[in-house]
Amino acid sequence: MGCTHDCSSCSSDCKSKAQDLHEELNKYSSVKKVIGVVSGKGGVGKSLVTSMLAVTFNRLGKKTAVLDADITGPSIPKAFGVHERCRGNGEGIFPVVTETGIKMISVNLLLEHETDPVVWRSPVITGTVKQFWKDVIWEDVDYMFVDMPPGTGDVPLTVFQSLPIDGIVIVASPQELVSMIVQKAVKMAKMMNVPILGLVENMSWFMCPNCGKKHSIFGDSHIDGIAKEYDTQVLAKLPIDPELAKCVDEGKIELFSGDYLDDAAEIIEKELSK
Ligand SMILES: Nc1ncnc2c1ncn2[C@@H]1O[C@H](COP(=O)(O)OP(=O)(O)OP(=O)(O)O)[C@@H](O)[C@H]1O
Repeated sequence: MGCTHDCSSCSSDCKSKAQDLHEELNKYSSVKKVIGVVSGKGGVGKSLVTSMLAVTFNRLGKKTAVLDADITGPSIPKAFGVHERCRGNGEGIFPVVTETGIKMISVNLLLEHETDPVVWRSPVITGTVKQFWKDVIWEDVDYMFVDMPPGTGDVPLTVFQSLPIDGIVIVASPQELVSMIVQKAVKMAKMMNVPILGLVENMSWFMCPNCGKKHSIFGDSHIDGIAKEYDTQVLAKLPIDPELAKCVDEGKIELFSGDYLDDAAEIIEKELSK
């Protein structure tokens, strides 16, 4: 009899034979937890949140790494002020290590000139992301953060299928939260059976240095309602902070003293230890 797609009354074991597309790690690597940082569209602060999460976990004493899967728009090395090139040998590629000990790989650490554009077809881009996972020597990593390309296209799909993602953090701006873009990211994660650790609203508010009041520059926040609707939680509401922008833009994210993601880190750790 042909397949009815109703597995409840079928004795065939084809489900267990479903193809596992996960890529193997390099034999010298050990990565305990992998967290994807995603956004529905570009420019909402996904890379900034990835970098801050890595810095926060590193400060907590965890061995931390960042895999920059945003191949055509890599921003991670710049946020950390890293401009050197990766080296490798016959066994694999060595990640660059930042001043505070965070391991990192990004296409910008492989290009001859970091301003060179990556004008590659999709299969080459997805192949590069897979190589970042399996050909890099990720020795002794507790938490790896993957800065995903924005949207729900080919590369995020490859990351979800090829890397053993333990959970994702969705970053959105207040405008995105009303325009359904973030809901698409949430639904994609659910389709791929990837646990959603929570939502981060970026550029949520601004503290006026003159009057000391908090202003919702982009309108009232809808993140609590959306988190409830999709049965997830709010990890943080980040302000627009010129000091933070300065640290990122000058490559000094590791020197930023703000603790905006400390509570989020605690929640993520708890979620991943369940
Ligand atoms: N909360 C914030 N306060 C001040 N500046 C911010 C904040 N969030 C992001 N920015 C600034 O906005 C710019 C874009 O941020 P970022 O590169 O993290 O976005 P992105 O979502 O990763 O974009 P893309 O996916 O297109 O690479 C950066 O210059 C960053 O410094």
